Amino acid sequence: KKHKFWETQPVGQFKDVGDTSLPEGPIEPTTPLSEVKQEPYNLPSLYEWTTCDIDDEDTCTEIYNLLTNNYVEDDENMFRFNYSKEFLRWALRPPGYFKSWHIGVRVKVSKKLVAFITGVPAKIRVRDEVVNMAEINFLCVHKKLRSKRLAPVMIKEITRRVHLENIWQAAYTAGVVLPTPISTCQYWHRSLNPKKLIDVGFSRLGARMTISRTIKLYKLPESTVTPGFRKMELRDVPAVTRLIRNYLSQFVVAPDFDENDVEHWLLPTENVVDSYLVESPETHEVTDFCSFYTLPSSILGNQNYSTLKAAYSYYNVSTQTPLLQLMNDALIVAKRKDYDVFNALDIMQNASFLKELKFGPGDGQLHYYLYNYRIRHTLKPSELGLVLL
Ligand SMILES: COc1cccc(CC(=N)NC(=O)c2cccnc2OC2CCNCC2)c1
Repeated sequence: KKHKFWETQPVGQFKDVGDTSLPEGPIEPTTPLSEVKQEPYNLPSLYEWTTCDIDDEDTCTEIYNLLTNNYVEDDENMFRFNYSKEFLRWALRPPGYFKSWHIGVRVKVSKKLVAFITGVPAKIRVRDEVVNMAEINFLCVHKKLRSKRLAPVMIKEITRRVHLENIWQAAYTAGVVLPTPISTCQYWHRSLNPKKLIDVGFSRLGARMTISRTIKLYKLPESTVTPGFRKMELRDVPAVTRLIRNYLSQFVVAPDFDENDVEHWLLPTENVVDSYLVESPETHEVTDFCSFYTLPSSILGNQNYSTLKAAYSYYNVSTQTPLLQLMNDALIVAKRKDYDVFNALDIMQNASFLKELKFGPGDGQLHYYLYNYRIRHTLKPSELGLVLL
């Protein structure tokens, strides 16, 4: 039976879609902390739970190696996400994070790390309600342990540990359809290094196109065009917080960032997240913002290249500079920093620039989910203001 596990969980069920009598909001009431299961769920006897200390170099390396060899691949199994160690330390240690939400599974005898799942706390606004949630990510089971039903018990265990911190909702994404997406987004790619992308099979040469014609098609200027366009600095945190809070207020689901969140998530970190802003040369006001995160992919089985250097559109705000021009400057910066491709979802106002900036549609979809929170109607991607890593 499909979704045997998810039909037991407080998530929107397919049978309930369209039933407008069901109220928007939590599906199950919160439980008194005394009633939350105090002890961990049982794993199959060969395995044991471990709480991963991401600050410990060796543990971080074990997590990096597990994900590098066993995490998400594209539909044609040509690429696999290759999150860096510094990216993982950034992604898993936001303000207020819990080490207990960095959960591993080890083989009892060998102590080999064979599975992983994480949560980080986030304040997410759904319409007018700001809800304390866990953002769940990096669910990974070693290729050799698939179909042992480890994922359901890992999901129940992280749910239990999230409940122990008095948090009752969660947000997550997946490339597969589960009960029930709050929104389904398309991903788009903008070639920056078309020759490499064609060589590794990420892109195909267009009909009646030559390589040199394709290189010319995607060519970008050496320097950005917007006056006052510069890297974000620590001193910009208050202004960027005001700018992004105001911008995100237009979406149905979006993070409720405060200055600490902005400092963690949006201040540039080498090889992890890049962020730029436009400071008006006249008024010195911060009027626009753009950012992308760095998520390389391993290239599986290519003689000439082993890694695809990819930038992923993160949060972008335009109030004075046209979004089209702002994002073109982001492409220019990414090309100058030797990225091969710039990826984006059709969420927020991204659809307004994708085609014009020569993004092509990807061959897959990304589904967004909320745990224990019902949304009355499936959201359009343009109503989503949340980017998960
Ligand atoms: C190019 O290498 C890949 C390696 C693994 C999977 C995919 C396809 C894919 N599944 N892409 C996305 O999910 C995606 C495409 C555009 C923007 N963000 C994305 O996913 C983000 C957000 C969810 N967690 C993974 C990273 C591509």
